[in-house]
Amino acid sequence: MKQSLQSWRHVFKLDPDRLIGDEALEAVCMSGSDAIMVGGSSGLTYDNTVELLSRIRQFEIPCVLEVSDLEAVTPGFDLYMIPMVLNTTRSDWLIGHQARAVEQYGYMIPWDMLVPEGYIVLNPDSTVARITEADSRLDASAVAAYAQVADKLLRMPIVYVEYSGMFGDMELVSDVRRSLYDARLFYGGGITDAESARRAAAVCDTIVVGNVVYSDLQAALDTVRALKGEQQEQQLR
Ligand SMILES: CC(C)=CCC/C(C)=C/CC/C(C)=C/CC/C(C)=C/CC/C(C)=C/CC/C(C)=C/CC/C(C)=C/COP(=O)(O)OP(=O)(O)O
Ligand SMILES: O=P(O)(O)OC[C@@H](O)CO
Ligand SMILES: [Mg+2]
Repeated sequence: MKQSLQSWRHVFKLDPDRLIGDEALEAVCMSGSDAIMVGGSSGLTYDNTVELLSRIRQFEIPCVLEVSDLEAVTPGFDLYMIPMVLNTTRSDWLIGHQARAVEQYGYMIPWDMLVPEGYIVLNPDSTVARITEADSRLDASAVAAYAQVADKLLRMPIVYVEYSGMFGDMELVSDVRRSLYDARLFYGGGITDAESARRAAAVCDTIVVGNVVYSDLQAALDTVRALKGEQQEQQLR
């Protein structure tokens, strides 16, 4: 499964703390998206995570957990994505919570199933920026420097530019991508329709689509179609 994430272009992020009906969930899981990431910055519990996982498991789409709270760690996911916030001002969110989790789980950790994500949090008004006390007012060269530290020094497989709740600066994202060698660039934040999906997909490797699933399902599904259209065009060339 770890290899397969190298080909993901589109991911839906579903929040166990938010309601989604059966029909909507089926549409999301059958949309042609490459994976479902289960996660959120607050309100995750064992019960709501297990419930969402078991509903998603009716479908064949890969399903990974983005671990933001130890309470939500449940067996049965394909992978466990571990956020490490690079631009936090509190080392707890970079490495402290992770170290305590390792201490707690000890020998039970299936290391092959863990994937670190070097998060760069850039929307100062987002819940995640507030929780992690991220230094979000960075220019493109500072963001690219964080990204390179993750890629070249820490050897992280994923750099995640996170604008959760707003559409970010695509020029900056493009600069970040050019600065990377091996890491895959995930972009998330404010993708709300086909056009914003295309714009973000043009400058990163994987787009992550979250909130719009809950506010406008058809627009969320359009974000997949926008990318699949692009892939078909590439195959025809
Ligand atoms: C047997 C078995 C299955 C064992 C499991 C082993 C395992 C996985 C052990 C855990 C190992 C480990 C190292 C865990 C890390 C624990 C932890 C708590 C780390 C901290 C992670 C972190 C930095 C969290 C901060 C918040 C964050 C970056 C969240 C990511 C998700 C995110 C940004 C969501 C956006 O939130 P949303 O609610 O959508 O926000 P909006 O309001 O803006 O929409
Ligand atoms: O909810 P949105 O703004 O789509 O952001 C997606 C994801 O990056 C959140 O962690
Ligand atoms: Mg959200």
